[in-house]
Amino acid sequence: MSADPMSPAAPVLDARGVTVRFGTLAALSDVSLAVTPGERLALLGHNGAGKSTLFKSILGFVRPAAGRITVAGAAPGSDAARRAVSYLPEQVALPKTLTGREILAHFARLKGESQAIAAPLLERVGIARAADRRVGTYSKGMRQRLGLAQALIGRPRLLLLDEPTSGLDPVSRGDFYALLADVSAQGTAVLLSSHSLSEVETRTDRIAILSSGRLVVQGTLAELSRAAGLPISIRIEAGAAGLARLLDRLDGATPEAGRALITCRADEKLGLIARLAALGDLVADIDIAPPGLDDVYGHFSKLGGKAA
Ligand SMILES: Nc1ncnc2c1ncn2[C@@H]1O[C@H](COP(=O)(O)OP(=O)(O)OP(=O)(O)O)[C@@H](O)[C@H]1O
Repeated sequence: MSADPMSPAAPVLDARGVTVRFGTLAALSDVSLAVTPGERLALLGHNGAGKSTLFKSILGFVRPAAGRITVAGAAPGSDAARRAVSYLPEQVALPKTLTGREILAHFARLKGESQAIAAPLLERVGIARAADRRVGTYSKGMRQRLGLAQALIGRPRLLLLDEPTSGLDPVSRGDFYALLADVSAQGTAVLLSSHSLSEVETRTDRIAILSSGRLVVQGTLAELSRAAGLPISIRIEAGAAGLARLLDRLDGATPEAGRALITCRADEKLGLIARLAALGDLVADIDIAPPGLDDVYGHFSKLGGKAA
């Protein structure tokens, strides 16, 4: 029996076995993923992996050849699904001659909301001081904030963000994700596509990797790291006795930029740390680096390429 779509734990977005074809090309093949209320899922994949096609299917612009998608329990494109979902495209096209306040008031009207929501929304996205300036004078970051404010009108249950931070500077990116954390904390489910792996690493709850239309893997970074079985790197600074003596006593270690480098599996880490502690003064300091998302992404996109 399927879950009650109005229950808080039920996924807001539920895609099962979705296949989309353009002629002979399978842009998506048997893709299944779900996003629950308050969850942020990052969709990663090379150019042409199928990210936009998945968004278009969720919005009801493209009809899958196989599989099923529901948005808040409703079919994509239906009135109920449209009310539940908001989409922020990569390039936000906003009329340049209108002010931020006028644009939000216009979209509020279209969505049947009070125009008075413009002021608090502009405040929320941090551009209240530019509310009465023409959008043509906004920076890219300000336009993106206004785009997000527009997407937040009507308190969507699902927010689809296509490359929301492309072209933003690091500070604006940080601000954008802080805002997103706030939005998801209030229960909105977020699906965002990105090419910037390091950026989503700590700012989303789960990661899904698409490669050539297939969903290669999904999970938390820790789950993905474990599944990839990539090694942990430990870099060791030698004590007063020197690096040569340390390397002598440490099987499997190699010199790297004045330190000893040793790699191990996650389940070997504690044993290795105990071995290092037993070396006493030979060790001055250690630095433990788990695999990052870049390593994990590289690993799984290679796998996807082979599977495709
Ligand atoms: N309307 C269409 N007609 C034919 N092929 C299409 C159409 N839309 C997308 N495709 C193809 O489907 C595949 C997936 O494209 P999609 O735009 O979903 O990728 P993407 O992951 O969003 O890429 P990017 O990161 O470059 O935006 C590509 O091979 C693309 O050429």
